[in-house]
Amino acid sequence: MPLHCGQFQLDLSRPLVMGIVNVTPDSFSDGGRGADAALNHALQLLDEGADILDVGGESTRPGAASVSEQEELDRVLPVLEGLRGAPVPLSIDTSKPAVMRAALAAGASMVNDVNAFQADGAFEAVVASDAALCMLHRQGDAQTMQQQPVYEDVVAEVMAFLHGRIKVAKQFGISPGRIVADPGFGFGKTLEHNLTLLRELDTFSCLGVPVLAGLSRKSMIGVLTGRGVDQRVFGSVAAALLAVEHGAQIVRVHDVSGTVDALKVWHALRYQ
Ligand SMILES: Nc1nc2ncc(COP(=O)(O)OP(=O)(O)O)nc2c(=O)[nH]1
Repeated sequence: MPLHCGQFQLDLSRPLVMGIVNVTPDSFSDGGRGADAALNHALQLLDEGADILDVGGESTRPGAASVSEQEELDRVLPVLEGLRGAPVPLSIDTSKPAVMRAALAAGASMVNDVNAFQADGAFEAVVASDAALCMLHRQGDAQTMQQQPVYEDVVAEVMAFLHGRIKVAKQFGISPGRIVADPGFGFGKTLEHNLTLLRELDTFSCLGVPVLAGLSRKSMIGVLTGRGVDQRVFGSVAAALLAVEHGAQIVRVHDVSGTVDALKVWHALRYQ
């Protein structure tokens, strides 16, 4: 079943690459860009083969300072306007309903919410659109999530949360064909939790919606490789490949070109 994403029907017969476009001064990786630089970066990711562009104006990394609605709008809207008419869907990475609405009006056709549309008015902000929704599991919030993540059974608990959010989305009349689920690597998880989720990612297919995995340049890659955040391309490409091998249909990455190449090899091996 394709992913309905505004005027786009995304073919999921091959894994899709979501390119990260951070318009933030403080993202854990590749932040520090203003709108012009972010727009140029987005165009570069398009050239590298991104299937979706995910524009974010607020860092979601552990301990990140929150950003006002207006500040977030001031960051993302110029980039979305500059990308209007792009040949791929534009996604807005936000948890604020007002930013969702404004981004959809500015041409976004996907809303990526690390808070899984739990804010008051979040589902209402997207229901009337035909945008896709990505719902992520997070334990705690940016300030608390990495202090001491604890689960009885991380897969079962993440699965139950996502199942519950999908159920609520459907109650709002949002069709499953618009929904993407994301276990939230690094969002209130230890390294062991992340590895368990990656090993058992296939089980999330029971949710009946595409799975998105965001592992790119995250601290788990740093711990496993001993590399600093700007030296994690190879580890991140390996992680994206493993996520796809374990059932992810979309991978959210900083390094589009390397990921696209790796997935071309994977796809040929699997299907040619
Ligand atoms: N669906 C989804 N969205 C996400 N948004 C932000 C980040 C954090 O990564 P990044 O955007 O590079 O960092 P920052 O939030 O500091 O800008 N990770 C995910 C993720 O894993 N899945």
